[in-house]
Amino acid sequence: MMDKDSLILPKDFPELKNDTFLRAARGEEVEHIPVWCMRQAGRYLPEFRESRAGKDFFETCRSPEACCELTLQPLRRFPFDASIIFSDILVVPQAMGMDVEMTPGKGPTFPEPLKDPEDLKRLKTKVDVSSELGYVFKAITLTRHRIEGKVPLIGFTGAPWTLMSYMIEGGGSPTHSKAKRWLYRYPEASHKLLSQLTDVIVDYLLGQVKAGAQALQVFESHAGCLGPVEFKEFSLPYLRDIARRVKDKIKLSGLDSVPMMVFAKDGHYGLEDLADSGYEVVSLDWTIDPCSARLRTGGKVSLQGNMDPCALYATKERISEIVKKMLEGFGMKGYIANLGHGLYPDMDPENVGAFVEAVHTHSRQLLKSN
Ligand SMILES: O=C(O)CCc1c2[nH]c(c1CC(=O)O)Cc1[nH]c(c(CC(=O)O)c1CCC(=O)O)Cc1[nH]c(c(CC(=O)O)c1CCC(=O)O)Cc1[nH]c(c(CCC(=O)O)c1CC(=O)O)C2
Repeated sequence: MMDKDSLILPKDFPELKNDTFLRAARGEEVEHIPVWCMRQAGRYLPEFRESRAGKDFFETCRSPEACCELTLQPLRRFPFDASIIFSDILVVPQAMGMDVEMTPGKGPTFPEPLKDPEDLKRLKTKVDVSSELGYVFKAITLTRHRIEGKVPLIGFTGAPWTLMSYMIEGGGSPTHSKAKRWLYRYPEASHKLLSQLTDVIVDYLLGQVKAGAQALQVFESHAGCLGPVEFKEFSLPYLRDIARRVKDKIKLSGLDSVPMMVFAKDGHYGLEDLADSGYEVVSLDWTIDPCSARLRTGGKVSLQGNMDPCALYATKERISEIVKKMLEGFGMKGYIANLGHGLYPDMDPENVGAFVEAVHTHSRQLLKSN
């Protein structure tokens, strides 16, 4: 048994017992297709709802013990092949000096969103991620110890455009028109904000790897409200920059490299570019067909996804059929099974179990018959 102090140091981590997810991310041979779910540590689990009850969301995010417990919960139920640290993409705008509240039933709210370029003055120019986001690093280190090498631990961040749109909209939005107004009206200020976000994100991801994260996912969740031209100007260059700079810094720090994954939700107009953007894995939402995603990415990257989360409302038999088709479409090389977006709070944990089991069972059979 480790003493309490050694649990907070990012060293002497338990040996990894299941590296299937990491091998698939690198396009190597596997015995079964690895599977995890976005938002697997979430409200669909009764134990999550119980742990979170009566507590402020961001206070929970700032407690390494709470984040560790929430991250481990789904692993106690399901044989997932990876875990993702419990946190949120909006901790980055907080670190830059913005207030963000989580309003139950409404979601994230910024009481004072950015209105025009003058407001950029309100943001910190230099962000010391170890003091502002050290709580995430502590949560990662603690979880990496407590997970006991069962599966790898994924760290994550929001991408610059997605975070910019939250900071300007002040919350969720069906059109993102306030944020898009900046792109068309204030392109220079938009680039300034995107660059500032990129700098913080690079340090943040490096800090996560130093703390023990074994893979990283960058969420460009609002790619779908951009068109191909705006995507090429305001999203892609920053996604590329993040991959390149994080990798350079990992090398310079003498750390082991980790696979990086990019998820540009509804951004399939940019799939060819994403496959060429420096990430090992491209994550896909459910609106793209697995075979065409393979063709369009030309074997350059591993693919991850993309079952419609709502397929989990189907019967277990139907889930199994859908999974089998999805596996056949993606093939058995360089593939990580996941949903096309996060789990919803009203989903039945039993069907999540059925999804995981279907991936494991069908992929073992398909690999045997290959
Ligand atoms: O509804 C949304 O997803 C958008 C707003 C929202 C966010 N955090 C949030 C909420 C309220 C809510 O979930 O009800 C608030 C939030 N974040 C999270 C939870 C847990 C849950 O969904 O039940 C919750 C629900 C609130 C609660 O527990 O009280 C945790 C979270 N957010 C996120 C992650 C990473 C992941 O998805 O695996 C994770 C942790 C991993 C895990 O739980 O297993 C990432 C996140 N947060 C957020 C976004 C932007 C999504 C968008 O705008 O399309 C994204 C990226 C994405 O899902 O595409 C913002």
